[in-house]
Amino acid sequence: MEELLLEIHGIAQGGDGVGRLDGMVVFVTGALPGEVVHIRVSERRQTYIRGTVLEVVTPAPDRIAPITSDDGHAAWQHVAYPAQLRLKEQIVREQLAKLAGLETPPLAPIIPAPQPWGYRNTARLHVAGTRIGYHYSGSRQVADLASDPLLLPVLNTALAGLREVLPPFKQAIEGVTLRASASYGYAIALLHGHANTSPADLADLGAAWMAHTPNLAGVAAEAPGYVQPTPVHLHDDLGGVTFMLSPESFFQVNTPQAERMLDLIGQELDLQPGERLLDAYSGVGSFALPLAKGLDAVVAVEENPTAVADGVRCLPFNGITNVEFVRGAAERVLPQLEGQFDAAILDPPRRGCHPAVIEELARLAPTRLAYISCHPGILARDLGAMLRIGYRLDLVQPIDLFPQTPHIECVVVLRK
Ligand SMILES: C[S@@+](CC[C@H](N)C(=O)[O-])C[C@H]1O[C@@H](n2cnc3c(N)ncnc32)[C@H](O)[C@@H]1O
Repeated sequence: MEELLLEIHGIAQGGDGVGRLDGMVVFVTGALPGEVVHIRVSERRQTYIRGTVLEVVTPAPDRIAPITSDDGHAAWQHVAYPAQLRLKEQIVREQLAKLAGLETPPLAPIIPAPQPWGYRNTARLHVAGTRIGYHYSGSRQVADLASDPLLLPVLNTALAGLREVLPPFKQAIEGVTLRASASYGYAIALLHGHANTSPADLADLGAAWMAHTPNLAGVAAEAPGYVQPTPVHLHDDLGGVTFMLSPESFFQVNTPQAERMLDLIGQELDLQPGERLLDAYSGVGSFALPLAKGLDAVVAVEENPTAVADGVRCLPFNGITNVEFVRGAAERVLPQLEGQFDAAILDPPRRGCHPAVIEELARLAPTRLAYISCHPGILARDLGAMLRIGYRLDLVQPIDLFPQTPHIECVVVLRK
């Protein structure tokens, strides 16, 4: 394997350090700007090289000692928190300049997380025999993880409980999803069985785990032939609304920061009594439901049937009567929507908005748009399209939802 000594001068979208060798860009996982590193080359292409750090020869002043597994799930744990924030702002600024031609965007300083550790309310862990943890990055091997300091403490209690009861059932599951309620302090779980796991084993493992672990309120399972005897749900609050979530529905992983994001969206959209709001890619309605008060109507468009069912279920017990969920892909549903909207929220998955969704905005005519993005490069692409149909970019607000990782969330506000 080829090895190199390299000076790192930049940071790439995705969190790798960037250096240069004979005019070629070199992306180095685990390296920071200002460092000299000894690397192993893992991939060599015509235009770029990729590598990983073997030794940090000259460390950056922002480098600190990692505290959890090096499997990659906390890929920036070696970066002091203030420097993580600085690097995230830098990535957003560079991506907007490079991909959307925006040299002086209205970029606000990133909103830091109040808890840089112990914030995650959900985790999807893999199980291999008695090993429980995340996959090593770029591999299918499970990194055994006794506890994860990124998670809310109640999830680490649940994880410890699973370790205790798993041995007799170690062939039964390939993974587990853990979810915690930040508001009510309890957890639920979803066991992912193998194709040939007997339903009885899944039921027995769930029962043993719950008997062993305080604050584990329910264990669901999925495997061919398994029928869930009683539905398992998790209550959590956001923006004054109580949600009742199925284990597989999307919900923002950092509840306190989601609350701030929601406040920001509400403030920027400045919704007035009697207006109509469109929430595309709505999930369970994390934004649509808290913002619905006083509006004429809210239309929430979401593809995932479980998320829609969760959203619809919690309308009556929150006394909400003006939100309609429409199930389906946004690119197919939006062309069928009638009437116009005063404001719209777009919170697509990582791949961004389908071009048809942006085209439809011209007809649906919302005067204020909040676009929530978890990928600055894709954000830059979609922004270009929105500027072309007549919107003006008023705010790019990064908000740190994922401390200790290079993931970057931004709320972008556009107006006609
Ligand atoms: C980033 S999540 C945002 C969910 C929600 N806004 C929230 O904050 O909880 C993206 C959501 O888009 C949904 N989704 C993915 N592709 C979609 C599509 N083509 N049309 C509609 N919804 C889609 C996913 O199921 C997921 O719930």
